[in-house]
Amino acid sequence: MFRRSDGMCFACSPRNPIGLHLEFSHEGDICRTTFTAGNEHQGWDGVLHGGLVTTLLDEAMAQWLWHRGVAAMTAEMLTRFSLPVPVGVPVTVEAWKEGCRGRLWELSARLILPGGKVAARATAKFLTVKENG
Ligand SMILES: CCCCCCCCCCCCCC(=O)SCCNC(=O)CCNC(=O)[C@H](O)C(C)(C)COP(=O)(O)OP(=O)(O)OC[C@H]1O[C@@H](n2cnc3c(N)ncnc32)[C@H](O)[C@@H]1OP(=O)(O)O
Repeated sequence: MFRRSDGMCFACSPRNPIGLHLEFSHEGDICRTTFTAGNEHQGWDGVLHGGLVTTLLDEAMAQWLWHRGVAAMTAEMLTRFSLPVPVGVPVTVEAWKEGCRGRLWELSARLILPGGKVAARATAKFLTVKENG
């Protein structure tokens, strides 16, 4: 059920023709990616669709776990959209761990605009479904 071997993740696979093709780096406790939205990612004119803002935040948190050998699914997520995210500008997404109890992981993430303002924040709970190693 949780097989990922076809490598077609909408957020991170380089092979998904309609995917976001995100690449992640890890520095200390932070998982980070950058993304520049195109016109095809809009909701309101010129503004990144909120569902895709949530996707960016969700994926960064999932990748924080994946990088540490944990295959976990998002069980709950709360997103605060503070500012519109314009298309055509590179934004940074960062995720980090808040805590862990057994299979339950709590993480946070934020999306940062050029110039440093935080446009969106999320907190989420993930449940380990299997080890990825
Ligand atoms: C190719 C290379 C790729 C690389 C990378 C990939 C990275 C990955 C990218 C992925 C993409 C990005 C990520 C995505 O988009 S993941 C996709 C979106 N998420 C889903 O589809 C998840 C759907 N849900 C489920 O499948 C199940 O509900 C899961 C698996 C989550 C749990 O079902 P399971 O049957 O396993 O567990 P359980 O229900 O017995 O619960 C167990 C315990 O946990 C407690 N509990 C449950 N929920 C919550 C909660 N919200 N807060 C607090 N507690 C909670 C629960 O009370 C119980 O506690 P207790 O009674 O034992 O005390």
